[in-house]
Amino acid sequence: MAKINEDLQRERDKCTFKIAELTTLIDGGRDRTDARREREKVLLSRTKDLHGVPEEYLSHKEKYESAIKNSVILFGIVRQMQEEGKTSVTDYRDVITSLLASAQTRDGSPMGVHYIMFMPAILNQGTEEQQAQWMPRAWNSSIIGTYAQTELGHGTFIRGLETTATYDPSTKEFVLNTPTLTSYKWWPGGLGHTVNYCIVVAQLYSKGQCHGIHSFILQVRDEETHAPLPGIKVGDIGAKLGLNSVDNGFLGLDNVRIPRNHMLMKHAQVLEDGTYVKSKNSKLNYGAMVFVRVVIVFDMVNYLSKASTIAVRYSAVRRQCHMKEGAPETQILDYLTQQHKVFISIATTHALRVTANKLWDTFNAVTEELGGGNLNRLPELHALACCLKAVSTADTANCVERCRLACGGHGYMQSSNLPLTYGLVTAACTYEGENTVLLLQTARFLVKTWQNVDTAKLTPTVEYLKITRSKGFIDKWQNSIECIIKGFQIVAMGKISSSVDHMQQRISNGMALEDAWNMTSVQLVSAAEAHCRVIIMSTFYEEINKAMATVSPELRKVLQKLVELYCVYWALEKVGDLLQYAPIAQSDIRDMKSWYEDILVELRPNAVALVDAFDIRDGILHSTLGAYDGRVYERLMEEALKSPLNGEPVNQSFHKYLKPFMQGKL
Ligand SMILES: CCC/C=C/C(=O)SCCNC(=O)CCNC(=O)[C@H](O)C(C)(C)COP(=O)([O-])OP(=O)([O-])OC[C@H]1O[C@@H](n2cnc3c(N)ncnc32)[C@H](O)[C@@H]1OP(=O)([O-])[O-]
Ligand SMILES: Cc1cc2nc3c(=O)[nH]c(=O)nc-3n(C[C@H](O)[C@H](O)[C@H](O)COP(=O)(O)OP(=O)(O)OC[C@H]3O[C@@H](n4cnc5c(N)ncnc54)[C@H](O)[C@@H]3O)c2cc1C
Repeated sequence: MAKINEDLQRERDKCTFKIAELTTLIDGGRDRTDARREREKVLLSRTKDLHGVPEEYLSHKEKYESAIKNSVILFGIVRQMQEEGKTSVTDYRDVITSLLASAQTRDGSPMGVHYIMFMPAILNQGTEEQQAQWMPRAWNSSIIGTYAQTELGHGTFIRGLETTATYDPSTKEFVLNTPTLTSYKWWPGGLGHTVNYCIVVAQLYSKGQCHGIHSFILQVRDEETHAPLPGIKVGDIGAKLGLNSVDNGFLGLDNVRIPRNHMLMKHAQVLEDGTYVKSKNSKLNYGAMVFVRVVIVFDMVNYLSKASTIAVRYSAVRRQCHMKEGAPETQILDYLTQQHKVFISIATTHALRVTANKLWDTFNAVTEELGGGNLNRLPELHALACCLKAVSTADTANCVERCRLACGGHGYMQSSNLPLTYGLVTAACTYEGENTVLLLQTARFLVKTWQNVDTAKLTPTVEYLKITRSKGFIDKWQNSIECIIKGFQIVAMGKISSSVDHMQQRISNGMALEDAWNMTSVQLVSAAEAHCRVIIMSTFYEEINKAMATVSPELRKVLQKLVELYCVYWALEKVGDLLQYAPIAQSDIRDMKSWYEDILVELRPNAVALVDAFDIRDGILHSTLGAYDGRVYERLMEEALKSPLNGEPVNQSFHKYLKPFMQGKL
């Protein structure tokens, strides 16, 4: 192994806790750490020789072809796990999120949506017979699918989709059509060239009546030749800000016929004679989207742990300027502003990880209840998944960009892996429900909850709204974590109640409900975000407190500091809200700033150890700036030399353009 950079080694030597203990806590147990490492070992050993030219120099087409080559190896591992019977639902989630975040699919995998949506949608919306028919083939990848919902004209407003599926009882088939340009499916991952099947979301017509959107399994390409089937127009939508290894696609359908049992019929059915049998709740058809929103939060944890590893290790190696004249140049990690930029990413990774785990448990519990016909907790799950997806993706995108800026010019290099990471996380702010729209969904739930707060039995995530209203909820502000969490609860309650008041006032003044909602929507989004911050902050605090009982005193101290950092950081970010709604004084804020500065300094000696504990191998991190050995400059030079521009001493454009131009001949 190459020599470790001396500064990095010094950082590791002064660490005050056992890194392995934190890694085990993060993974959820020693056996899970071992299983993850084993998976990564297999993965990296099989894909070692694939990268001839760095991916950034490839064209969109070459990137796609290379990504297919890698994905086949990658998902071969999933197939093998399945054959060996090692695929519990949690394993599945772990494998998918970590594989998709791996270096081998740095800019996304064309097969990602097969695992993340195609199969979950069949599981969620297919009958047992349909699952038995499709899942074995999907699991072993003998068919590959995607989820085709969004159209050129509509993404958010799915009730407005234009694709039609009209039942023909004479042949017992559905006839699929995209009657307009705006009804063409647009965006589905892998649809362009990879998949041979997809789930199409379309307006169902039977006996002359429209029954709203439903999901259908459609074969788009021949299983042998991969040629598009008759009536199907399919292709790639072109280059994007990121995810350029993925063939997001378009799809036009001209009288394409599929058998009746290709409609996913777990919740609603069309009988042979065309009779429509309604679902208990039409929103059950949206179940796959809820699942993916939950998985996205885990995805964000993966990306953010990578970005913070890169930024912290680089900040320990990089020296710039002198803090004191005559002293050696300062490690940039010693600048408090640098700590302010990067430590929040470490704390956010942990906060989102524990919240994602909790959300996952809620998702599984509610899914089980739904299976038994109990739909009571569906609205709460939906509201929770929506706001956590929105806030986790937005915060992660901000943090990744902060990490990139913290790495100065080198952070702008593709080889740092920060630009690609940003491209991936910012996409998540849009896909699977655009963030503003999702926050408005949560707001809808909060408004209803608030309107019944005195009479209804509140579900666990909103119970605080009742308690917060009691007199003396915060008698006197104290700079403690408990008080900050209470402060955020008051802020959320204040914003929800104020939004409802504004809306009601507008309605009393004669405005229509819809207009009043729109006029109040900026406040509503802010209220939903505040509610989400309560959820993340209190979950982080409670779960870490539980974990404290199981860890060493040394680790306990560090975990305590991470929770403090997260809560105090957000208290200062949202200080205006606290001033408006909580009994906080200017002197409290002044003291809080000092508290924040002290936390940064206290975390400083353990910064490198904290990111080491994320345990991300170099082969997966794929960053010149973040590698374990800290050979930043050597790696930057090695990567620079791989630039195709360095392949010849004089580029042909010199003779063709530059020389004639310089000599005044052009
Ligand atoms: C790797 C990347 C892969 C990416 C893939 C993709 O992007 S795939 C593409 C991803 N695309 C998207 O994500 C598209 C985003 N758009 C959407 O999800 C929906 O169109 C919408 C939710 C914005 C509005 O839908 P709408 O106009 O039909 O609804 P409405 O506002 O009239 O509310 C009606 C009621 O339904 C409730 N309810 C709603 N959803 C759910 C749910 N999932 N569960 C449970 N309940 C839900 C709602 O709370 C309300 O309840 P209330 O108050 O009446 O008791
Ligand atoms: C990388 C990527 C991958 C994707 N993969 C898939 C896939 O595999 N399958 C698939 O089906 N789709 C996929 N999508 C599509 C994605 O789900 C949609 O882009 C997303 O749901 C947003 O819809 P839209 O693009 O129509 O945006 P719009 O809804 O047009 O949003 C544009 C703006 O309008 C605002 N807006 C819209 N409606 C409202 C409202 N009611 N109230 C207030 N503001 C509103 C939004 O906040 C936003 O600012 C993908 C998209 C991306 C970027």
